[in-house]
Amino acid sequence: AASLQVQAKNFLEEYNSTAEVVWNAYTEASWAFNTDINEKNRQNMLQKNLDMSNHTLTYGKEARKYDTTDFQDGALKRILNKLGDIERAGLPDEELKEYNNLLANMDTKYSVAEVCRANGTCHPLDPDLQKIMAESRDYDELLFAWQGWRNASGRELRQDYKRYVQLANKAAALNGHSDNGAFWRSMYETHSFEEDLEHLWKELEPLYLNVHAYVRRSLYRKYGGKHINLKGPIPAHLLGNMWAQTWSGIMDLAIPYPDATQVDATPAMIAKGWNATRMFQESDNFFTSLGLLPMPPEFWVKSMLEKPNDGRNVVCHASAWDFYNRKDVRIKQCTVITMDDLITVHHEMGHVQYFLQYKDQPISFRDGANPGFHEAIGDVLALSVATPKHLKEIGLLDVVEDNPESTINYLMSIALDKIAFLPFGYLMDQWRWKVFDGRISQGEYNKEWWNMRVKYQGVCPPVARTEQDFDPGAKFHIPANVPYVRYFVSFVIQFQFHQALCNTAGHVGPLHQCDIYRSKEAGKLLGDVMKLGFSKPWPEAMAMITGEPIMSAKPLVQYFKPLTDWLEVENNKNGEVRGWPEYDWKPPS
Ligand SMILES: C[C@H](NC(=O)O)C(=O)O
Ligand SMILES: [Zn+2]
Repeated sequence: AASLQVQAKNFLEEYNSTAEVVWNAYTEASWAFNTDINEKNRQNMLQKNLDMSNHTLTYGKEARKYDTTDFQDGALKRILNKLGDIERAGLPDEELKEYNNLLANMDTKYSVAEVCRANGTCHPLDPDLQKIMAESRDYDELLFAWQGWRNASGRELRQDYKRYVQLANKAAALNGHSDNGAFWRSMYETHSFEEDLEHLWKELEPLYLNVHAYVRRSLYRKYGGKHINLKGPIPAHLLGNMWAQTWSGIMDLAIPYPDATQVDATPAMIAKGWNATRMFQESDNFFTSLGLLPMPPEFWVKSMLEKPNDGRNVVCHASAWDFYNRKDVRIKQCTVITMDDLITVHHEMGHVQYFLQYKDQPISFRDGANPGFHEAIGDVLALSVATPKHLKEIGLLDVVEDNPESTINYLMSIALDKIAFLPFGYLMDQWRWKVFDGRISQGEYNKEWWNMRVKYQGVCPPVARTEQDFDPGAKFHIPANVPYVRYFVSFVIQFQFHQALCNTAGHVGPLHQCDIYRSKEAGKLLGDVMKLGFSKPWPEAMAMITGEPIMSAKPLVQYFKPLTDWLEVENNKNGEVRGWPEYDWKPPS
């Protein structure tokens, strides 16, 4: 077995060095397409994708020949097992080309979609429609943007999506998975994964129901009994976001104590003339204050931190990019000058920090311990950045009061993002897993989508939906083939990480007041976990940070305790029904 191990080691060294070249070529081509959507860039990306699949197929077949049973070297076994799953490279040539074409077409359709008014003015999602959804308080203007976006994006993708499901399932089956959802879940290496998620959701649902009831009351006060049923689901276009996934856009309608401290840094960012680069420099400064790595020079030269104004079509959805050459890392973001986007900046910078921390791992290990880890890093730091104390320290807030009303205002602003998100983060892949395993058939995509939106989120469509619509397709990750349960996992574990890092940083007092800024101890703990990449099963990485090898909702529940206590009293005072017993109510349209 020793000589076989040596042979395998040599094989993996060759794999690693060739993969770096091939993956870098594909990533550059994909970057070119995403930052300038045109036929030449699309063709080049498709070609480089085929080259990458050929490489994956060649080495994957070779990897499958090794019987790793007697191998002592755990890393060797782990990499050879991972190489054995060749994903789409297992498809016959013609179907692989069709699959890649479908994905490129869906990305293009989503990214160029726009909504035009009768007067000919047309609005893209970023920044126009997102701004309307966050700022407009006009029921019909919100409906124009909400319905228009679904006509322009989701509807156009329904046929492509049906075929994509078939090919994704075929590729998964060729790798031994029952369907593509099973392949996606396999990334968590936890056979109890689905029930673990269900338990977490059941533990968190009461928090959500209290926030939902409270926000429904706020919207009732604004839009009246005609559009809001206090015992029904909330019309999906009134929650300050195109997908009703985070609700901080309507903080002004929901703020508990308008006379206490405001926590929105947006006015100060604008008043001080912050631009996108300044926002990213602020985030870079936070990471280096923890002793973590600064962005390399390439990052500032090659990133796309603003939407180009030269007429190019780009994929605006923010993303972080690893070019697999251990030095070139970038972010693509159509940044706008808002607090919400300052949080997104930290989210994306967290991905890049992870790339930098694990850059010397074998290429097969240059991944998060699980996908939720990768989504959590930046958000953990943002939990510190968003505190009134920190915002004051960086000059984005001039008054900080430490009194009960200000605490409730602050926790409400965080809850409108973090608690509101939970059912959406949960249902996105509950729907897709059922589409992939056939429990949801093609003829009921949209009906089942809204059944789940009502069941988990307590939101309903403001106008009638049919199977001509394809509302899931109006959310980036569906046409972009990006799994989503990673964000639900992230929103739970980021509070575990926050609590652990705050303890390490020596924080005393309520968790929501913790700011780990400048804590080298916290930075070292987080950095050590990121250096592992995917080299160890995620429970080991989790135990390194929190002492326990499991996901737990306890830190999240503890973080929001002052607010949930307040909401319980407030909602009881208003005689609120928790949930939406009149579940099939709809607003008049
Ligand atoms: C939460 C998720 N974040 C991301 O894509 O980076 C989203 O935006 O829907
Ligand atoms: Zn992310």
